[in-house]
Amino acid sequence: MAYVRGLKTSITELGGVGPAAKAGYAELGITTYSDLLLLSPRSWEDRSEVHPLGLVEDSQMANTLVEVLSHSYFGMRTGKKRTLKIIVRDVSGLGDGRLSLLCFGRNFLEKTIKVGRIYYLYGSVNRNRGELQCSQFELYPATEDGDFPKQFGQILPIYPLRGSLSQRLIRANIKAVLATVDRFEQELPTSLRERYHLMDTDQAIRTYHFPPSVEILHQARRTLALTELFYLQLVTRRHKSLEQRSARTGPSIPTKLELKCIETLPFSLTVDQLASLKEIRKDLDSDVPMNRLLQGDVGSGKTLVAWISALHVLSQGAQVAFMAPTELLARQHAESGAALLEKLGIRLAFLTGSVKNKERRLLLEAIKDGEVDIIIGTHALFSAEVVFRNLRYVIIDEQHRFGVEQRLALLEKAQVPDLLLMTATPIPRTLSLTVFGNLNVSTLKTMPAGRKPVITHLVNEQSRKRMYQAVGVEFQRGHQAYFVYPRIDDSGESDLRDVTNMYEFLKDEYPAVPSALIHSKLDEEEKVRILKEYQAGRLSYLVSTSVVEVGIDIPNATCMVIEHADRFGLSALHQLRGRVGRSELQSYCFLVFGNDLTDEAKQRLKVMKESNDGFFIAEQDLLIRGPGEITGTRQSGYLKLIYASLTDDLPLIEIARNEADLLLEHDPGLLLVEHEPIRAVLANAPPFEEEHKEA
Ligand SMILES: Nc1ncnc2c1ncn2[C@@H]1O[C@H](COP(=O)(O)OP(=O)(O)OP(=O)(O)O)[C@@H](O)[C@H]1O
Repeated sequence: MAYVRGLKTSITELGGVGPAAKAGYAELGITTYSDLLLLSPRSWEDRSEVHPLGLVEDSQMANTLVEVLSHSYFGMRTGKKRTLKIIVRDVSGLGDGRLSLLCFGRNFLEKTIKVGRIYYLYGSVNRNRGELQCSQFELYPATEDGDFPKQFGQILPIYPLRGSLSQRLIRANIKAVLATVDRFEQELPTSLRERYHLMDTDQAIRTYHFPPSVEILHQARRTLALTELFYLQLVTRRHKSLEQRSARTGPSIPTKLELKCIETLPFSLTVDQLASLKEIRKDLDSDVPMNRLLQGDVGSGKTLVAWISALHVLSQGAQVAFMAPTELLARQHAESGAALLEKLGIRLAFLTGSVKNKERRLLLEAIKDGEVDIIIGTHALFSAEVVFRNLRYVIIDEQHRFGVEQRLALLEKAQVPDLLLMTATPIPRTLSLTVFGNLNVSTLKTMPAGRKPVITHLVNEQSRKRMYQAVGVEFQRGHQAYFVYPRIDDSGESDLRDVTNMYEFLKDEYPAVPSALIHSKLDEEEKVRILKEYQAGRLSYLVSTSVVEVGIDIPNATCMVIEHADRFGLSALHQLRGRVGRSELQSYCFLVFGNDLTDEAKQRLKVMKESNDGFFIAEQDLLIRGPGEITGTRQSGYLKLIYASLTDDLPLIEIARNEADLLLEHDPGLLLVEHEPIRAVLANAPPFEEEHKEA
């Protein structure tokens, strides 16, 4: 008996796996037998049954028995370029359709494919001017006893390939691995299997790779997907249920500092800001470390919530670390934090890579001696040289931009840190149920009072002039704008507009209107200087790449112009648009696009025009692009779903969640005898490890 994930033998033990194949497998992340078993086919080729040609529709795969009728040549008459055409006839017994096999570059087949013989044919068929044709095909001679050749009569898995790997080798290797195991351990409780008509683990893993029928393949995938989701839920819910039981109950009261800070604000907090603060406060007061996600649309006031919440622990003499994904943002946070908190006597420090030498040394000493209350910075906060005196609370802005490992490095600096993750990319429901299953979530849905939804215009070349005029009117009103382009300069490869040229162009369009150019190649100090000028209102517009995408908060900016908007993803567009509409002023977003739009780009622009709701946009993004891109999980390795799909499997996710809840309700510690197999899976080869082991 073995666990699917428990086979640690190296793949180099398998026949045919030399250095080249090993390298190919390594690119797929495969080094052990288990890794190989967990390689999911991209698709399957159904060669299980022979179909008559008459039933094969245009652009479908044909899997049929044919007799070769004749050879001929077509194409240019002069030169050697003529191409062999083999005419075949269906002999599957159910029709006599004819088909032309076009042998591009394979004229040698004239010798091997004999007229009058019977072959099994597998290939993709097209209809061209009434003639059925096939140019990509495989032919195998029918055996005399009428048996299928070995490539037929089955459903074949098609794996992703890298380097020298071939389908043949991968299939053989997986078969060999399966043959080393008599039986795989059962991973799902019997009751659950029976309730949802699932297979046992052994059968599921074997038939998933080599299914005898499409129905069985479907059942195997469902079984493995539910297993995967069930364990993911179990691991994440388990934390939660243990936490909940020991969490302190009763209201938590805001401290004097918090109240004082709220009093100084020139506006009132939104209902959601107040509710989130209450939730965070309660977590901070409990004995269990906080693990909370604060999600809210762009400009909904998350940062302010984070600052006020920091005051809750400061009054207990602890330190707070506030991390941002870029130096620019860290600096902006440091400034907004200082403006809000220094007057309350809070000591803030700003630490990034660009703080050097003596200044850095002094700062590090102050942090170590507890002379600083809140430290704001980028990933420089993780480095080993930073020693905190009493780090109690960690706030991470735009958490998905940090890798899991980086996050853990910081968490290690505090013994039991409270953690608040902020995200402006709202997490769709499927993701919040899975990836973030162990996080408590606070959501800011209400926008600060008086905010008007940004009006979005789609702009083509004909309406460009009018757009410039509209932005000009905003300048006259004393408002500011961003012009965003996808490229820094014109390197001659394409006809995309770029910031460098457009900066010059816009100077002519708006003579005497002060502006600046900003992009990632400028050094950090220069960027900061420009942003300060803009913030102070001395510049009317910035010509920028998407460096302004996240977090920049300039309430007086009312126009966002995005050129080649079709090139940006939905969440990037939403983030960029979120840089305006941050005050009571009416704001505008202009999405400029060219002529050749793909269907997907059209769909994205339509979503942007019709909606200002980040939650809706994130859902749409998930549908259009798939989940990894959105959460950054593809890069961070946070979530590796093999069988389940976050776009299609919501019903399975819900089953898994309910089942895991039910189980943990009865038996939070998984101590009952009947849950022993689950404990064993978790101990021996967990599909999802506890989060702290994940890095
Ligand atoms: N309740 C409120 N009423 C009015 N203005 C507010 C309120 N809360 C925050 N603001 C202001 O709105 C702007 C956006 O707030 P904040 O930067 O906290 O939002 P955010 O959610 O972090 O934004 P983003 O995700 O886009 O960076 C700031 O200028 C802030 O001072």
